[in-house]
Amino acid sequence: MTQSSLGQLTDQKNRNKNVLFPKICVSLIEKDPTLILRIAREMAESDVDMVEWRLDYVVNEMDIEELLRLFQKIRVILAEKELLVTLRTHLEGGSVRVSKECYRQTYLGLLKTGLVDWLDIEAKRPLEWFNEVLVEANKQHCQIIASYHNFLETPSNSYLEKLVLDFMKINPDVIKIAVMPEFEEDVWRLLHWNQQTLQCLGQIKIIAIAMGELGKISRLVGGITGSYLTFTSFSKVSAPGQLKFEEVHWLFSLAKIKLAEQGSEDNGEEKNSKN
Ligand SMILES: O=C1C[C@@](O)(C(=O)O)C[C@@H](O)[C@@H]1O
Repeated sequence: MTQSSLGQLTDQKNRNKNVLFPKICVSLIEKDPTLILRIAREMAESDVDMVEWRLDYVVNEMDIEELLRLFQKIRVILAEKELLVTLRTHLEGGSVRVSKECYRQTYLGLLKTGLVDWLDIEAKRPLEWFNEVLVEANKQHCQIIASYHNFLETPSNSYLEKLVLDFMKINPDVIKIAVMPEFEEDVWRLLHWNQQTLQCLGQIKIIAIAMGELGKISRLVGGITGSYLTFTSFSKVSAPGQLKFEEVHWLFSLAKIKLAEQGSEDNGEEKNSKN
């Protein structure tokens, strides 16, 4: 894999950005406001790190004022959680077609509340879709995830590299790549690509997701190759191949305990052998 152009653009000081256990995110993907608030309360009481509110499930069901009121309620309920807001359009696997104006106005309205922690930008869209949004996000200290989805295949590494170079122009905090593997090798290639690319990206983090049945493993072990976040299902899946939040959380917790036990056993042995 060639990392030459990425390497030229950025310094190479980020050797150790691998996280082992990524943050866990769940998505709010209901249409009905009462149900949204009920599930948000359940999420608030759980151990999830981040909640993604998928606006594409509600954007055609209510006007902007109603949406903002609902957002304020969700924010209060999820005060202790990181909140990601995503308007996923049909071009990237979302459930609605939206106009540039709707995309811009919805995001600007939410950002101006000053209460959005993270915003998902479909960065392959023309810049005029989110130019102003980025300025406002910056003003409000909202972090940006530049995202790309491909539900058909896993593009070549050189395609992904070009994409990353392109996305870096908007200076995101995280670059998210969600692709569909056709073969097992696609999954391992994506994870390896994540690890290699991360070292060239300075402060920018990566989320690499292989979707579908074949890709499930990437949602569990992605942290080892540096994927920052894993998306899990809470009430329903928001993408193919998502594993249940409780199961992923349980597995991570168990692995953390086992690794800690192993660590103290190893230290004990080391001390004993020195005596
Ligand atoms: O972009 C992503 C990742 C995702 O597509 C997944 O594969 O888990 C799920 C979406 O809700 C989210 O916006």
